[in-house]
Amino acid sequence: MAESIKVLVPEEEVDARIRALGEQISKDYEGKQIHLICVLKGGVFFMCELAKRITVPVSMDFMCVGSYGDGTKSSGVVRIAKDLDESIEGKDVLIVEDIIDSGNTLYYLMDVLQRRKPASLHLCTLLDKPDRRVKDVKVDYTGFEIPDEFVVGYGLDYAQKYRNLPYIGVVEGVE
Ligand SMILES: O=P(O)(O)OC[C@H]1O[C@H](OP(=O)(O)OP(=O)(O)O)[C@H](O)[C@@H]1O
Ligand code: HPA
Ligand SMILES: [Mg+2]
Repeated sequence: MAESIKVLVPEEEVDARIRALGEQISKDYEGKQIHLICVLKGGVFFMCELAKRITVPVSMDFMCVGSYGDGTKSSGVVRIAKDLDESIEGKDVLIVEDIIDSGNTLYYLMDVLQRRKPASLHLCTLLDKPDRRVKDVKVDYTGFEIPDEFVVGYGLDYAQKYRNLPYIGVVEGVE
């Protein structure tokens, strides 16, 4: 079967949900500055859209981690390809991720970042796929809970393709 994409969450729904998350986060962090940490590469589209909807002051940093390579299964080994530029000590940190799937990436990352003594550390994910979880991760803000299917778009890739789709889709015709 040839590779094709089926729409799971249309563009308008993704955009509306991100606006709502931005409002909620702005309320929760009233009077504070949020230090957003984008988990590259997948988190970048969500981070940009979410940041535009947050009304309290924000600063941003970027970390690049990966464990999937070109496949649809986590290797289980999380590799830091680029670390943060700045210290997070004493900052109110909000991690911005595209998806929590097995939980391997965020379980590892939360542990690494917690050791750097932030004032607070919370997690915001666009997508949560709870059926595939092998590591327990506490998620503070979720865009959508999705079924156990390999999704692409809005930053998510299959073999580095499809990140630029403005909606969430399911890849069909792959192992
Ligand atoms: O919960 P998990 O099973 O760990 O999966 C989630 C992680 O996997 C993907 O990253 P990937 O390794 O594909 O890197 P990428 O963002 O550069 O595509 C995704 O962007 C998350 O960071
Ligand atoms: O469903 C997914 N799609 C793309 N990348 C991913 N990384 C973890 N799960 C996924
Ligand atoms: Mg990927």
